[in-house]
Amino acid sequence: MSSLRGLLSSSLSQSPSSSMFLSSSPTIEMFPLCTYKRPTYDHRVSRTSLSYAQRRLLGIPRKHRNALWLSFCPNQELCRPHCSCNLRDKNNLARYTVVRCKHAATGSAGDSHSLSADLKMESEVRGACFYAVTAISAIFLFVLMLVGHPFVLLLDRHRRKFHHYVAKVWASLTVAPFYRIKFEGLENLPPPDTPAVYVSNHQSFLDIYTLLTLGRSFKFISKTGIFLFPIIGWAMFLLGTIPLKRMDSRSQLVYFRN
Ligand SMILES: CCCCCCCCCCCCCCCC(=O)OC[C@@H](O)COP(=O)(O)O
Repeated sequence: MSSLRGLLSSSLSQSPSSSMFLSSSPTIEMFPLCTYKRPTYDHRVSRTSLSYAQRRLLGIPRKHRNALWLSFCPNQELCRPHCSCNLRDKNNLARYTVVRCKHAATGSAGDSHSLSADLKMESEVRGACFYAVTAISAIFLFVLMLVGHPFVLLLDRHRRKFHHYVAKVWASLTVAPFYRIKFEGLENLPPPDTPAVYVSNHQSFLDIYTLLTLGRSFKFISKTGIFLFPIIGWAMFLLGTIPLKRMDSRSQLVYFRN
């Protein structure tokens, strides 16, 4: 899995299903938060020319499988760990992307075939390890959450800082062996107690880990299906995540009231 660089910048959320965090106060500020994990190729690639391994390497989420094309700006210094590229989707929206990718020096237009077999294997192994680490750590930490839950309900029913701390540990443990998160613009965040709405572009599920490492006691808004995931869904319930039935306008009203 490629590295990820978290951006706290003025980019706009592109996806209607972005993760959002809502405060109950009438004075609300909004903070767009973008996370990307896009490695780099210095040539234009069409969707049809991308192998499975390349799509995994590029970190293209399922929802962008209909993207017409991806344009990666030529970068003269591919060996540098930081590269930039633009991602355009079918609506022709350009997205500024910054990545830190150890594969940056390996990609070229000519060797995509030999590259793809190696990368497929590597990305499969890395993916399996990632899920193993995140699942095993979640099991142990969920038990901790469960034990602490009565105290959380008694002492800190709304913010649930203890649960958020456990979730932060979980996210940090999961992420640490696989990629480094670099935050930019943290100084633009309001103080932790200031009511705010955080808007993430939700380019992939990795933004959840990134957001949790912020250490803020926010509430995710999530589609209800995710609550059915074992351990993670239960932990979301303990965290006080707000469920949203996306096609149900009444459910949307309920979460705005909350
Ligand atoms: C015990 C370890 C601690 C575990 C803490 C887990 C915290 C997990 C927080 C999960 C927050 C989930 C937010 C999901 C937001 C959401 O709802 O995204 C929908 C997208 O996917 C798009 O779905 P789709 O359009 O159906 O592909």
